[in-house]
Amino acid sequence: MTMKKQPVKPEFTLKMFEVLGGVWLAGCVKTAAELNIADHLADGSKTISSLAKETHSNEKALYRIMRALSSVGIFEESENQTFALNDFGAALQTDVPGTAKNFVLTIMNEHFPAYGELTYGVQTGKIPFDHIHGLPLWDYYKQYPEIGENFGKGMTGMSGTELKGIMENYDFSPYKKIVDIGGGNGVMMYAILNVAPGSSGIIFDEENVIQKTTELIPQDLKERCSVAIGSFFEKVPEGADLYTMKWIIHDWSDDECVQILKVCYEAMPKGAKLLIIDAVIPDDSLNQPHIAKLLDIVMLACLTGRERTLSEFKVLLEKSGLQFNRLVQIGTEAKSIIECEKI
Ligand SMILES: C[S@@+](CC[C@H](N)C(=O)[O-])C[C@H]1O[C@@H](n2cnc3c(N)ncnc32)[C@H](O)[C@@H]1O
Repeated sequence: MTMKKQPVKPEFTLKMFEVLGGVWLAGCVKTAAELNIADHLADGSKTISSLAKETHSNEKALYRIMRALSSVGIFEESENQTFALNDFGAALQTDVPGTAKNFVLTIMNEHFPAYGELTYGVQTGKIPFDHIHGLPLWDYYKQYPEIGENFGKGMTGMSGTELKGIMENYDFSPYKKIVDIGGGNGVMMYAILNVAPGSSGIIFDEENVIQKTTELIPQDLKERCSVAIGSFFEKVPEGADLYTMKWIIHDWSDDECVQILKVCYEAMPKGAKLLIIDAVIPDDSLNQPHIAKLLDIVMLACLTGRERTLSEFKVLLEKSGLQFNRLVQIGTEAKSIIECEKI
């Protein structure tokens, strides 16, 4: 069969270059993160030769990486191949609140090969990450604790982009007992307890994660914040008046989500609320860019999950017996709060 062809317009061939540029730049960002370039620049601008010496790198090769990054505003180049830290580059510093460094390393290390195998996922309906690594993501993090710990730090860093919006747009103060399901290293719970001094909280996650979380609870919150270990497919702490789940539901298939939500339903007293904090794809966004449509590719490559529209979330709630109350916007495309209730 001969297929009809449409003429190619060169400007669109060039536009493909821009798309691929995302991959090349992401490679440069990974190198900058691995070489701790932002930390090296934190105490002042440096020539490429000093930077190369400090990072044990080849000066000419490092210059090309730094020039590419500065061309899009990550770091700033001045005369004599000198580089300075700017706000964009500062997001790659090590161990500072809100850093993107650990998330960059997650996406560019263990996740990255899965993006090259999306066709495998599309044609088999299976998960590229599992195919490449031989085990599912959450088991992988248990098997390689250091990589798992970096993932946890990555989540904590990315949380910095949304916690202010969550705290400003949702009133946590009426709740006495709050459980954060899949709460990771606990950064959202600490933010909640800081704005709701009358509340106590439990961070619930799997054992490998909670071991680290236990060390991270701030001294001034220790009396009001505890941890609990378990799987949300089996049981979650009972009797709280508020349950939260940030970046949990999008990790799982519809059937798995219904199972998790039913477990929550069982643990919730009547009148208790559950907040699903996830990206919501707008129903009317045909052909429009939205961060959730890209995050969805992370789910396709690495997990059974997917990003959803509000109507799709409502189907999950209905199947689990929970009532949808309202959608709360928090000022970023990457997350909204879906408030639901056990009636
Ligand atoms: C994408 S991370 C989100 C972490 C945190 N809520 C946040 O927003 O930064 C998903 C979390 O779910 C946890 N998790 C995965 N499977 C779980 C299970 N079966 N039971 C409890 N937690 C689980 C992971 O350990 C991880 O901390």
